Amino acid sequence: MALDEYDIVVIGGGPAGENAAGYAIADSDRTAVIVEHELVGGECSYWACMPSKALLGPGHLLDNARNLPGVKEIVGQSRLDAAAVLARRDKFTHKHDDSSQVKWARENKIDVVRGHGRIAGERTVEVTGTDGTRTLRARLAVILATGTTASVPDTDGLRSALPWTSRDVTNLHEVPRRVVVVGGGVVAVESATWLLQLGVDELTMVVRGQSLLESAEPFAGERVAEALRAQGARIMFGASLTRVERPDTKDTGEGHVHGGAVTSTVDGETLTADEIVVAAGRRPASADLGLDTVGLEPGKSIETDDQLTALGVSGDWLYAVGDINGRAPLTHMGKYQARVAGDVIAARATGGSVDAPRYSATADHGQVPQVVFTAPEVAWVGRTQRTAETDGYDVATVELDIAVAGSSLARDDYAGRAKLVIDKATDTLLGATFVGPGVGELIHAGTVAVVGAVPLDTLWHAVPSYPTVSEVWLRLLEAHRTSKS
Ligand SMILES: Cc1cc2nc3c(=O)[nH]c(=O)nc-3n(C[C@H](O)[C@H](O)[C@H](O)COP(=O)(O)OP(=O)(O)OC[C@H]3O[C@@H](n4cnc5c(N)ncnc54)[C@H](O)[C@@H]3O)c2cc1C
Ligand SMILES: NC(=O)c1ccc[n+]([C@@H]2O[C@H](COP(=O)([O-])OP(=O)(O)OC[C@H]3O[C@@H](n4cnc5c(N)ncnc54)[C@H](O)[C@@H]3O)[C@@H](O)[C@H]2O)c1
Repeated sequence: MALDEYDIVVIGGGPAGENAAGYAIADSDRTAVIVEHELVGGECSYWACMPSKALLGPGHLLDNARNLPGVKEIVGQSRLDAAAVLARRDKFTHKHDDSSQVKWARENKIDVVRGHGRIAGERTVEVTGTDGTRTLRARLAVILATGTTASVPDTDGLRSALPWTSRDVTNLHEVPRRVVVVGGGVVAVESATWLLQLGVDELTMVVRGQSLLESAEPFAGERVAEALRAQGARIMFGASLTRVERPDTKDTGEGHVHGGAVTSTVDGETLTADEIVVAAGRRPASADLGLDTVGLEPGKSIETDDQLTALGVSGDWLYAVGDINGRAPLTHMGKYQARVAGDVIAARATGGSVDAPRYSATADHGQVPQVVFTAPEVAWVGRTQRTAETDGYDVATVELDIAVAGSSLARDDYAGRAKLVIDKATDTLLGATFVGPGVGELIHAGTVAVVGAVPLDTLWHAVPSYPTVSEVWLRLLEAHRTSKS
């Protein structure tokens, strides 16, 4: 019979919850359970990172091939085989069958309980499943890892038109001919990219702000906008969606077109499309989590300290990892926090000290890397010039086009740009941004330099191999030397 008492109870079986459970019981006889109300693997595996990157990969390869003599003659103007791309995406999402992830959990001595979890007071979790309600007690810790859900603005007619959210656009089963995308953030630009690659004829982006990817360096959003336009997108900046109408709405299921044509009123103009995709940010999955039973506010992100312990709750028993804490809503950062939280719980369980670097999620502060898999890709780590200046740093910057032997060999039309943000006081990197084909693979060097606070004089001796795109690092350091002399 299943235990009702565990050392660790995790609510939410996404990447953060899985890793926190694994680290908290590693090399011990501690017990852990994951409570999951949908699929073990979470948003990332079935409706976010995995399907989106599976959809984008073939388009990137075709884009490279179209610009490489010797290959481009073979490829010509052929388009992607959309059915094959969708079939490969389904392989990555296992058609929403989580048995391999459940197997992983059980092999790692983590129990899985299906149902909706809610805190019911200190160290207590109530699970409502198909077979009733069950109470779990946590001897050591409860870890909240419930993530976020897509936020759909309360615009007149929008919700009743059953717009596509990130869940539909990552799990599309048919390619609509005309699409309106609402938003200018990461989900909006990535999904616009694969929709165009898969053959959408008319795509209009309705962007509230004045640029795409507002949290990146401005040139990143500019280059992505330029590329999307070159693929046929229309981008409306400073635009507001005020009304949506869809007389023939049908709940045809996830990833299918939800009925007849949809008309959107944007600044007085009417746009007609076959589907509308809302990519307007996320809200924390904490509204129905029993937070009020421990004095926290439902519906909000759960604030934590750097040990991932929830603030405002007495005793070291409640932790929050991943998107739910709002610290750095990315899979790799959620997994990092999970490793830290798991190590902290393990150390506290054995009376050990948590006064060492591994017990503190310091990278969440100004050292976060992110890759946006558009064409061109955008990759950055740490602070942009704007956030560094807002944080009070006196900065120097260097910025240049990526034009090295490696980039010209990569493809004939290679176009990219790079920027470093440097703390003048210490001559170390605060941030680095790259835009260009494949630059996602360049960013880890920047992450190491930022996290290690490597002085640029030392970085000079980190010699990039010839002929790689990484040689742009040398060009950036040369430009910095010149600007200093
Ligand atoms: C379209 C898209 C693409 C993305 N691409 C990337 C990318 O390329 N790289 C990247 O780093 N990040 C990406 N992200 C962000 C990434 O998906 C999240 O950062 C990541 O999923 C967060 O992991 P998590 O474990 O915190 O939460 P989730 O993955 O959201 O998992 C939370 C889990 O908790 C469960 N749950 C929630 N409430 C309860 C409850 N009360 N009881 C039981 N179970 C519950 C949910 O069912 C879910 O399984 C993308 C996001 C989107 C929307
Ligand atoms: N490659 C990656 O790492 C990747 C890919 C996709 C998503 N993600 C992460 O997932 C999260 C969600 O991404 P997202 O793009 O949904 O959010 P986001 O916060 O990046 O962008 C939201 C966009 O919606 C707009 N918006 C917000 N409210 C609006 C409203 N009421 N009306 C019109 N526009 C509105 C914002 O101005 C912004 O342009 C982010 O944390 C993102 O980093 C990461």
